[in-house]
Amino acid sequence: MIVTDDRVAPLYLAPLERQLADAGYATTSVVVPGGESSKSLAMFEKLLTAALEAGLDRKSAIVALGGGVVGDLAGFAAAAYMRGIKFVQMPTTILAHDSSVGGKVAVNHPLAKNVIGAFHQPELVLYDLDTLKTLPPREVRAGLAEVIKEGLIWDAEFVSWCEEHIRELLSLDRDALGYALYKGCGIKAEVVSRDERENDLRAILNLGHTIGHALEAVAGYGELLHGEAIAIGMVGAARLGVRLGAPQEVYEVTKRLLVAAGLPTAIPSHYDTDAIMKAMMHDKKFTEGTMLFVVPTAVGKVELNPNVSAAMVREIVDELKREADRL
Ligand SMILES: NC(=O)c1ccc[n+]([C@@H]2O[C@H](COP(=O)([O-])OP(=O)(O)OC[C@H]3O[C@@H](n4cnc5c(N)ncnc54)[C@H](O)[C@@H]3O)[C@@H](O)[C@H]2O)c1
Ligand SMILES: O=C(O)C(=O)C[C@@H](O)[C@H](O)[C@H](O)COP(=O)(O)O
Ligand SMILES: [Zn+2]
Repeated sequence: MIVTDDRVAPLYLAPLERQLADAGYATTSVVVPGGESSKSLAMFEKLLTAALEAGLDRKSAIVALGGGVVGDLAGFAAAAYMRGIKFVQMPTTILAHDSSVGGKVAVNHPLAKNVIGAFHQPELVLYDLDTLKTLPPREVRAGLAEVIKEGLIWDAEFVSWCEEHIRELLSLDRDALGYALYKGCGIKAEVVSRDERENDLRAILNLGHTIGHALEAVAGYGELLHGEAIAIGMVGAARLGVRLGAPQEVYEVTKRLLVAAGLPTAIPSHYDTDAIMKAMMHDKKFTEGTMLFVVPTAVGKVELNPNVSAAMVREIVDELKREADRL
Protein backbone atom coordinates (compact mmCIF):
# COMPACT_ATOMS: atom_id res chain seq x y z
CA MET A 1 0.00 0.00 0.00
CA ILE A 2 1.49 3.30 -1.12
CA VAL A 3 0.75 6.26 1.16
CA THR A 4 1.35 9.75 -0.18
CA ASP A 5 -0.13 13.26 0.08
CA ASP A 6 -2.20 15.34 -2.32
CA ARG A 7 0.74 17.53 -3.38
CA VAL A 8 3.14 14.65 -4.04
CA ALA A 9 0.58 12.34 -5.67
CA PRO A 10 0.11 14.32 -8.92
CA LEU A 11 3.90 14.49 -9.33
CA TYR A 12 5.22 11.05 -8.45
CA LEU A 13 2.49 8.50 -7.66
CA ALA A 14 1.62 7.25 -11.16
CA PRO A 15 5.23 6.41 -12.17
CA LEU A 16 5.77 4.53 -8.90
CA GLU A 17 2.54 2.57 -9.32
CA ARG A 18 3.55 1.73 -12.89
CA GLN A 19 7.02 0.55 -11.92
CA LEU A 20 5.72 -1.58 -9.07
CA ALA A 21 3.10 -3.12 -11.39
CA ASP A 22 5.81 -3.86 -13.98
CA ALA A 23 7.81 -5.57 -11.23
CA GLY A 24 4.82 -7.78 -10.40
CA TYR A 25 3.49 -6.10 -7.24
CA ALA A 26 -0.22 -5.55 -6.64
CA THR A 27 -0.63 -2.08 -5.11
CA THR A 28 -3.31 0.12 -3.64
CA SER A 29 -2.73 3.83 -2.96
CA VAL A 30 -3.98 6.19 -0.27
CA VAL A 31 -3.67 9.96 -0.66
CA VAL A 32 -3.88 12.12 2.49
CA PRO A 33 -4.08 15.94 2.61
CA GLY A 34 -0.63 17.57 2.54
CA GLY A 35 0.72 19.16 5.71
CA GLU A 36 1.28 18.54 9.40
CA SER A 37 -2.42 18.24 10.26
CA SER A 38 -2.42 14.81 8.57
CA LYS A 39 -0.23 13.44 11.37
CA SER A 40 -3.35 12.68 13.40
CA LEU A 41 -5.08 9.69 14.97
CA ALA A 42 -7.99 10.23 12.55
CA MET A 43 -5.69 9.86 9.54
CA PHE A 44 -3.96 6.88 11.18
CA GLU A 45 -7.35 5.18 11.46
CA LYS A 46 -8.08 6.03 7.82
CA LEU A 47 -4.90 4.21 6.76
CA LEU A 48 -5.77 1.14 8.85
CA THR A 49 -9.25 1.05 7.28
CA ALA A 50 -7.73 1.31 3.80
CA ALA A 51 -5.29 -1.48 4.65
CA LEU A 52 -8.10 -3.77 5.84
CA GLU A 53 -10.30 -2.96 2.85
CA ALA A 54 -7.44 -3.69 0.46
CA GLY A 55 -6.77 -6.99 2.24
CA LEU A 56 -3.20 -6.29 3.38
CA ASP A 57 -1.80 -9.24 5.31
CA ARG A 58 1.30 -9.85 7.40
CA LYS A 59 3.43 -10.21 4.26
CA SER A 60 2.28 -6.91 2.78
CA ALA A 61 4.30 -3.69 2.98
CA ILE A 62 3.47 -0.01 3.33
CA VAL A 63 5.45 2.44 1.17
CA ALA A 64 5.67 6.08 2.31
CA LEU A 65 6.10 8.37 -0.70
CA GLY A 66 6.55 11.95 0.51
CA GLY A 67 7.98 14.09 3.27
CA GLY A 68 8.27 13.53 6.98
CA VAL A 69 4.53 13.80 7.54
CA VAL A 70 3.72 10.90 5.25
CA GLY A 71 6.76 8.96 6.52
CA ASP A 72 5.82 9.33 10.20
CA LEU A 73 2.12 8.62 9.58
CA ALA A 74 2.53 5.66 7.21
CA GLY A 75 5.35 4.26 9.35
CA PHE A 76 3.15 4.32 12.44
CA ALA A 77 0.39 2.53 10.51
CA ALA A 78 2.95 -0.09 9.43
CA ALA A 79 4.12 -0.46 13.04
CA ALA A 80 0.58 -1.03 14.32
CA TYR A 81 -1.19 -2.95 11.52
CA MET A 82 -1.37 -6.62 12.49
CA ARG A 83 1.26 -5.72 15.15
CA GLY A 84 3.76 -4.66 12.53
CA ILE A 85 4.29 -5.14 8.80
CA LYS A 86 7.14 -4.14 6.50
CA PHE A 87 7.67 -0.54 5.60
CA VAL A 88 9.64 1.35 2.92
CA GLN A 89 10.54 5.04 3.02
CA MET A 90 10.68 7.02 -0.26
CA PRO A 91 11.51 10.55 0.96
CA THR A 92 10.71 13.47 -1.37
CA THR A 93 11.75 16.42 0.84
CA ILE A 94 15.15 17.59 2.09
CA LEU A 95 13.90 17.40 5.65
CA ALA A 96 12.95 13.76 5.18
CA HIS A 97 16.64 12.74 5.02
CA ASP A 98 16.22 12.90 8.82
CA SER A 99 12.73 11.41 9.20
CA SER A 100 13.23 8.50 6.79
CA VAL A 101 16.28 7.14 8.62
CA GLY A 102 16.14 5.87 12.19
CA GLY A 103 12.71 4.31 12.66
CA LYS A 104 10.88 6.93 14.74
CA VAL A 105 7.26 6.97 13.55
CA ALA A 106 4.38 8.87 15.15
CA VAL A 107 1.29 11.04 14.97
CA ASN A 108 0.61 14.19 16.99
CA HIS A 109 -1.79 14.83 19.86
CA PRO A 110 -3.38 18.30 19.84
CA LEU A 111 -1.45 19.01 23.07
CA ALA A 112 1.95 17.69 22.00
CA LYS A 113 4.01 16.60 18.96
CA ASN A 114 4.80 12.96 18.22
CA VAL A 115 3.50 11.58 21.51
CA ILE A 116 1.66 8.63 19.93
CA GLY A 117 4.19 6.50 18.09
CA ALA A 118 6.65 3.66 17.92
CA PHE A 119 10.14 2.67 16.81
CA HIS A 120 9.73 0.75 13.54
CA GLN A 121 12.67 0.57 11.16
CA PRO A 122 12.11 0.75 7.39
CA GLU A 123 13.33 -2.18 5.28
CA LEU A 124 14.67 0.32 2.77
CA VAL A 125 15.10 4.06 2.28
CA LEU A 126 15.07 5.03 -1.39
CA TYR A 127 15.97 8.69 -1.93
CA ASP A 128 15.57 10.06 -5.47
CA LEU A 129 17.18 13.52 -5.49
CA ASP A 130 15.33 14.42 -8.71
CA THR A 131 12.08 14.67 -6.72
CA LEU A 132 13.53 17.58 -4.73
CA LYS A 133 13.45 19.84 -7.82
CA THR A 134 9.71 20.47 -7.33
CA LEU A 135 9.95 21.50 -3.66
CA PRO A 136 8.58 24.98 -2.85
CA PRO A 137 11.41 27.32 -1.67
CA ARG A 138 9.97 27.55 1.87
CA GLU A 139 10.21 23.74 2.17
CA VAL A 140 13.80 23.82 0.85
CA ARG A 141 14.77 26.25 3.62
CA ALA A 142 12.90 24.28 6.30
CA GLY A 143 14.62 21.06 5.20
CA LEU A 144 18.04 22.68 5.47
CA ALA A 145 17.37 23.34 9.17
CA GLU A 146 17.68 19.61 9.95
CA VAL A 147 20.77 19.31 7.70
CA ILE A 148 22.38 22.13 9.70
CA LYS A 149 21.29 20.40 12.91
CA GLU A 150 23.21 17.23 11.97
CA GLY A 151 26.37 19.35 11.68
CA LEU A 152 25.77 21.29 14.89
CA ILE A 153 25.44 18.10 16.96
CA TRP A 154 28.26 16.09 15.41
CA ASP A 155 30.62 17.63 12.90
CA ALA A 156 32.14 21.16 13.00
CA GLU A 157 33.75 20.68 9.58
CA PHE A 158 30.36 19.94 8.06
CA VAL A 159 29.00 23.13 9.66
CA SER A 160 31.76 25.15 7.92
CA TRP A 161 31.04 23.31 4.67
CA CYS A 162 27.34 24.26 4.98
CA GLU A 163 28.29 27.93 5.51
CA GLU A 164 30.48 27.87 2.41
CA HIS A 165 27.86 26.14 0.24
CA ILE A 166 24.61 27.61 1.51
CA ARG A 167 23.83 29.35 -1.80
CA GLU A 168 24.29 26.14 -3.78
CA LEU A 169 22.11 24.27 -1.29
CA LEU A 170 19.34 26.86 -1.55
CA SER A 171 19.45 26.68 -5.33
CA LEU A 172 19.31 22.85 -5.20
CA ASP A 173 22.69 22.38 -6.86
CA ARG A 174 22.77 18.62 -7.34
CA ASP A 175 26.34 17.99 -6.18
CA ALA A 176 26.06 20.16 -3.08
CA LEU A 177 22.67 18.74 -2.14
CA GLY A 178 23.80 15.17 -2.75
CA TYR A 179 26.80 15.67 -0.46
CA ALA A 180 24.75 17.40 2.26
CA LEU A 181 22.11 14.67 2.30
CA TYR A 182 24.75 11.93 2.26
CA LYS A 183 26.43 13.57 5.27
CA GLY A 184 23.10 14.21 7.02
CA CYS A 185 21.87 10.63 6.59
CA GLY A 186 25.30 9.35 7.65
CA ILE A 187 25.34 11.32 10.91
CA LYS A 188 21.76 10.30 11.66
CA ALA A 189 22.50 6.61 10.98
CA GLU A 190 25.66 6.73 13.08
CA VAL A 191 23.81 8.16 16.10
CA VAL A 192 20.83 5.80 15.77
CA SER A 193 23.02 2.72 15.31
CA ARG A 194 24.70 3.51 18.65
CA ASP A 195 21.42 4.08 20.53
CA GLU A 196 18.31 3.02 18.59
CA ARG A 197 15.76 3.41 21.41
CA GLU A 198 16.97 6.78 22.74
CA ASN A 199 18.31 5.57 26.05
CA ASP A 200 20.86 8.40 25.97
CA LEU A 201 22.93 9.44 22.90
CA ARG A 202 20.04 9.53 20.40
CA ALA A 203 18.48 12.43 22.31
CA ILE A 204 21.14 14.73 20.78
CA LEU A 205 19.16 14.55 17.52
CA ASN A 206 16.60 16.59 19.44
CA LEU A 207 18.76 19.76 19.37
CA GLY A 208 16.32 22.68 19.05
CA HIS A 209 13.27 20.44 19.41
CA THR A 210 12.36 21.16 23.06
CA ILE A 211 11.48 24.74 22.20
CA GLY A 212 10.69 23.90 18.54
CA HIS A 213 8.05 21.24 19.23
CA ALA A 214 6.36 23.52 21.78
CA LEU A 215 6.23 26.31 19.17
CA GLU A 216 4.66 23.96 16.61
CA ALA A 217 1.94 22.91 19.07
CA VAL A 218 1.22 26.48 20.20
CA ALA A 219 1.18 27.89 16.65
CA GLY A 220 -1.26 25.18 15.56
CA TYR A 221 0.23 22.31 13.54
CA GLY A 222 1.30 23.45 10.09
CA GLU A 223 1.49 27.22 10.76
CA LEU A 224 5.17 27.08 11.55
CA LEU A 225 6.95 24.35 9.57
CA HIS A 226 8.91 21.79 11.61
CA GLY A 227 12.24 23.00 10.20
CA GLU A 228 11.35 26.63 10.96
CA ALA A 229 10.38 25.80 14.53
CA ILE A 230 13.57 23.88 15.22
CA ALA A 231 15.67 26.66 13.64
CA ILE A 232 14.28 29.00 16.31
CA GLY A 233 14.77 26.27 18.92
CA MET A 234 18.43 25.82 17.91
CA VAL A 235 19.08 29.54 18.36
CA GLY A 236 17.48 29.25 21.81
CA ALA A 237 19.65 26.24 22.65
CA ALA A 238 22.77 28.10 21.47
CA ARG A 239 21.90 31.08 23.72
CA LEU A 240 21.47 28.67 26.62
CA GLY A 241 24.78 27.00 25.77
CA VAL A 242 26.65 30.32 25.88
CA ARG A 243 25.01 31.16 29.20
CA LEU A 244 26.24 27.81 30.54
CA GLY A 245 29.83 28.42 29.41
CA ALA A 246 30.07 27.57 25.70
CA PRO A 247 32.07 30.04 23.58
CA GLN A 248 30.08 32.94 22.09
CA GLU A 249 31.06 31.56 18.67
CA VAL A 250 28.47 28.76 19.12
CA TYR A 251 25.63 31.27 19.13
CA GLU A 252 27.13 33.40 16.36
CA VAL A 253 27.77 30.50 13.97
CA THR A 254 24.34 28.94 14.63
CA LYS A 255 22.47 32.18 14.04
CA ARG A 256 24.57 33.28 11.04
CA LEU A 257 24.06 29.96 9.26
CA LEU A 258 20.32 29.81 9.91
CA VAL A 259 19.88 33.41 8.76
CA ALA A 260 21.91 32.63 5.62
CA ALA A 261 19.53 29.71 4.99
CA GLY A 262 16.58 32.13 5.18
CA LEU A 263 15.19 30.57 8.35
CA PRO A 264 13.45 32.32 11.25
CA THR A 265 15.57 32.78 14.39
CA ALA A 266 13.13 34.57 16.72
CA ILE A 267 9.77 33.66 18.28
CA PRO A 268 6.84 35.69 16.88
CA SER A 269 6.11 38.08 19.76
CA HIS A 270 2.36 37.32 19.87
CA TYR A 271 3.05 33.68 20.91
CA ASP A 272 2.08 33.23 24.55
CA THR A 273 5.04 32.38 26.78
CA ASP A 274 2.89 30.47 29.31
CA ALA A 275 1.41 28.34 26.53
CA ILE A 276 4.90 27.61 25.13
CA MET A 277 6.17 26.59 28.58
CA LYS A 278 3.12 24.39 29.17
CA ALA A 279 3.54 22.63 25.80
CA MET A 280 7.22 22.06 26.62
CA MET A 281 6.28 19.99 29.66
CA HIS A 282 5.10 17.23 27.28
CA ASP A 283 8.63 16.82 25.88
CA LYS A 284 9.63 13.15 25.95
CA LYS A 285 12.99 14.13 27.47
CA PHE A 286 11.11 15.19 30.63
CA THR A 287 11.11 12.26 33.09
CA GLU A 288 10.53 12.15 36.83
CA GLY A 289 10.62 15.93 37.09
CA THR A 290 13.96 16.30 35.26
CA MET A 291 14.31 17.85 31.85
CA LEU A 292 17.23 16.71 29.69
CA PHE A 293 18.06 19.71 27.50
CA VAL A 294 20.30 19.35 24.43
CA VAL A 295 22.84 22.14 24.92
CA PRO A 296 25.69 23.04 22.53
CA THR A 297 29.13 23.12 24.16
CA ALA A 298 31.14 23.96 21.00
CA VAL A 299 30.42 24.13 17.28
CA GLY A 300 29.67 20.51 16.29
CA LYS A 301 29.28 19.33 19.90
CA VAL A 302 26.36 19.11 22.29
CA GLU A 303 25.65 17.63 25.71
CA LEU A 304 22.50 16.40 27.45
CA ASN A 305 22.21 18.73 30.39
CA PRO A 306 19.91 17.74 33.31
CA ASN A 307 20.38 21.07 35.13
CA VAL A 308 18.50 23.45 32.87
CA SER A 309 15.61 24.90 34.88
CA ALA A 310 12.24 25.92 33.49
CA ALA A 311 13.05 29.48 34.64
CA MET A 312 16.18 29.56 32.44
CA VAL A 313 14.25 28.31 29.42
CA ARG A 314 11.52 30.87 30.08
CA GLU A 315 14.11 33.66 30.01
CA ILE A 316 15.42 32.37 26.68
CA VAL A 317 11.88 32.21 25.25
CA ASP A 318 11.26 35.82 26.31
CA GLU A 319 14.59 36.91 24.81
CA LEU A 320 13.69 35.22 21.52
CA LYS A 321 10.35 37.05 21.53
CA ARG A 322 12.07 40.40 22.13
CA GLU A 323 14.39 39.59 19.18
CA ALA A 324 11.28 39.34 17.00
CA ASP A 325 10.23 42.84 18.08
CA ARG A 326 13.64 44.16 17.03
CA LEU A 327 13.44 42.59 13.53
N1 LIG B 1 10.70 10.48 12.39
C1 LIG B 1 11.70 11.31 12.49
O1 LIG B 1 12.82 10.95 12.91
C2 LIG B 1 11.51 12.74 12.07
C3 LIG B 1 12.64 13.55 11.85
C4 LIG B 1 12.44 14.86 11.43
C5 LIG B 1 11.15 15.33 11.20
N2 LIG B 1 10.10 14.50 11.41
C6 LIG B 1 8.73 14.96 11.10
O2 LIG B 1 8.69 15.28 9.72
C7 LIG B 1 7.64 16.22 9.49
C8 LIG B 1 8.11 17.30 8.56
O3 LIG B 1 8.50 16.71 7.34
P1 LIG B 1 8.59 17.57 6.00
O4 LIG B 1 9.24 18.85 6.27
O5 LIG B 1 9.12 16.68 4.95
O6 LIG B 1 7.06 17.97 5.77
P2 LIG B 1 5.90 17.40 4.81
O7 LIG B 1 5.89 15.95 4.76
O8 LIG B 1 4.67 18.11 5.26
O9 LIG B 1 6.32 17.95 3.37
C9 LIG B 1 6.41 19.32 3.19
C10 LIG B 1 5.46 19.84 2.09
O10 LIG B 1 6.06 19.61 0.83
C11 LIG B 1 5.21 18.87 -0.04
N3 LIG B 1 6.09 18.02 -0.82
C12 LIG B 1 6.74 16.91 -0.39
N4 LIG B 1 7.58 16.49 -1.34
C13 LIG B 1 7.46 17.32 -2.38
C14 LIG B 1 8.09 17.42 -3.65
N5 LIG B 1 9.07 16.59 -3.99
N6 LIG B 1 7.71 18.40 -4.48
C15 LIG B 1 6.75 19.30 -4.10
N7 LIG B 1 6.14 19.28 -2.90
C16 LIG B 1 6.50 18.31 -2.06
C17 LIG B 1 4.26 18.15 0.89
O11 LIG B 1 3.05 17.88 0.24
C18 LIG B 1 4.10 19.15 2.03
O12 LIG B 1 3.15 20.11 1.67
C19 LIG B 1 7.24 16.75 10.86
O13 LIG B 1 6.01 16.19 11.23
C20 LIG B 1 8.33 16.25 11.77
O14 LIG B 1 7.90 16.07 13.09
C21 LIG B 1 10.25 13.23 11.82
O1 LIG C 1 15.39 10.73 15.22
C1 LIG C 1 15.45 11.35 16.28
O2 LIG C 1 15.73 10.80 17.35
C2 LIG C 1 15.21 12.81 16.29
O3 LIG C 1 15.15 13.40 17.36
C3 LIG C 1 15.05 13.50 14.97
C4 LIG C 1 14.16 14.73 15.02
O4 LIG C 1 14.59 15.58 13.97
C5 LIG C 1 12.69 14.43 14.79
O5 LIG C 1 11.97 15.63 14.67
C6 LIG C 1 12.04 13.50 15.78
O6 LIG C 1 10.76 13.11 15.36
C7 LIG C 1 11.89 14.09 17.14
O7 LIG C 1 11.74 13.06 18.04
P1 LIG C 1 10.76 13.12 19.28
O8 LIG C 1 11.05 11.84 19.99
O9 LIG C 1 11.11 14.34 20.06
O10 LIG C 1 9.39 13.18 18.76
ZN1 LIG D 1 13.15 17.16 13.72
